[in-house]
Amino acid sequence: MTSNKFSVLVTGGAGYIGSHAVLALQDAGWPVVVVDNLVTGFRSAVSEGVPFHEVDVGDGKAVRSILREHGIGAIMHFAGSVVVPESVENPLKYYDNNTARSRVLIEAAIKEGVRHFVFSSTAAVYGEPDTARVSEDSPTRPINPYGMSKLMTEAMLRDVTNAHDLNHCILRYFNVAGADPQGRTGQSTQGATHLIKVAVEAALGKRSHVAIFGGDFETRDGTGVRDYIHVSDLVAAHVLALEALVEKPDASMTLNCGYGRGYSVREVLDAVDRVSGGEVERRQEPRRAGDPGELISENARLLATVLWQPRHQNIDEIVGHALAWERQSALEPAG
Ligand SMILES: NC(=O)c1ccc[n+]([C@@H]2O[C@H](COP(=O)([O-])OP(=O)(O)OC[C@H]3O[C@@H](n4cnc5c(N)ncnc54)[C@H](O)[C@@H]3O)[C@@H](O)[C@H]2O)c1
Ligand SMILES: O=c1ccn([C@@H]2O[C@H](COP(=O)(O)OP(=O)(O)O[C@H]3O[C@H](CO)[C@H](O)[C@H](O)[C@H]3O)[C@@H](O)[C@H]2O)c(=O)[nH]1
Repeated sequence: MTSNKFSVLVTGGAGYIGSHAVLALQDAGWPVVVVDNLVTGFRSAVSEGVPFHEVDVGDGKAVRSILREHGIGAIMHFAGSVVVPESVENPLKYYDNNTARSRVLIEAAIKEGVRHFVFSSTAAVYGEPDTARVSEDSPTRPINPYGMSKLMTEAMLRDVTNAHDLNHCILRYFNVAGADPQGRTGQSTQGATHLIKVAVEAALGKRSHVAIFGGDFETRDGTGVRDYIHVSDLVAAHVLALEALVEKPDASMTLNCGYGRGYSVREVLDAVDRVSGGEVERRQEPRRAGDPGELISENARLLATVLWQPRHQNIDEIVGHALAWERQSALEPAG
């Protein structure tokens, strides 16, 4: 455990995963500063006591002055654009926000002597893998600009780390879901497309039905299988990764974040029905372009490298926390 805790800059800290990371860092005793331009995030997702700067990570001058002002020792970089189909329609937006602006942020970090960098990457860097289970050594062949924009930032970080006094941890998330078990934050994304978010909205009558995209995959029930990771377990991995970077300043790492076990679309919808006590209407639709049948994380490296201990693997618990947040935010609209 690290004793001298410096301030950590969380970019995208007003977003879904970033707001959970802020809480996890605070719970572990790290002082936190947030930078977010609020393009998809919510000011209300960051508690009043946390220094907040409404700044774009692509504004190098502003970011450098924040790094200096707060004596930032590490950056967790969540800020980015996250919608895969949008990246296909507007690739330059993704190469700008996820790649070019990350370059500006990394340069600011180097210039201000930040020593550690944790980066939000994605299983989308693997594209359509040859095997259902993917390890960090599986080939990276993104099939959309979103995945490529993240892979390019990964490459940049590795090169920069070789040339400068900075180490990094690249975390490749599988399917992130759920919400803070204490109800302090959750996913407030507007027009969400992620299965569990869509399904809990339907369970509360905010949508008429859930489309099942594809019923003819080579999976146990023909629907897509994914490795859903509870957002609290994911952000716990970030705190452990930060501590590992501090303890071994010469080491950098790339780690898959998932449980190594998959659920089909139908199994997820069964869980939503069980937990909500209702029956969400399901409509079978054709496959979505670019969806692999099965995508499951090989997570041995995460378990061994940072001694991660998953706590919320139960699909009913993941769905239950997502549903609780959805109910709560129906009462208090996000601002
Ligand atoms: N949600 C997932 O399943 C998933 C999976 C893999 C990877 N990721 C990655 O995790 C990170 C967080 O995703 P999320 O689901 O919390 O999305 P989100 O949209 O809720 O959060 C992104 C946050 O970044 C902010 N932001 C965007 N561009 C910015 C910029 N240029 N400058 C400053 N702030 C900016 C937004 O306002 C928002 O608060 C992203 O980098 C995403 O690619 C998410
Ligand atoms: O309304 C829906 C939404 C999704 N699905 C299905 O549910 C599964 C999960 O789909 P999501 O849209 O929730 O997530 P993806 O697996 O497509 O992608 C997510 O996880 C990826 C990594 O696994 C990347 O991180 C990506 O950024 C992130 O959006 C897929 O089989 C999809 O076809 C449906 O049937 N109906």
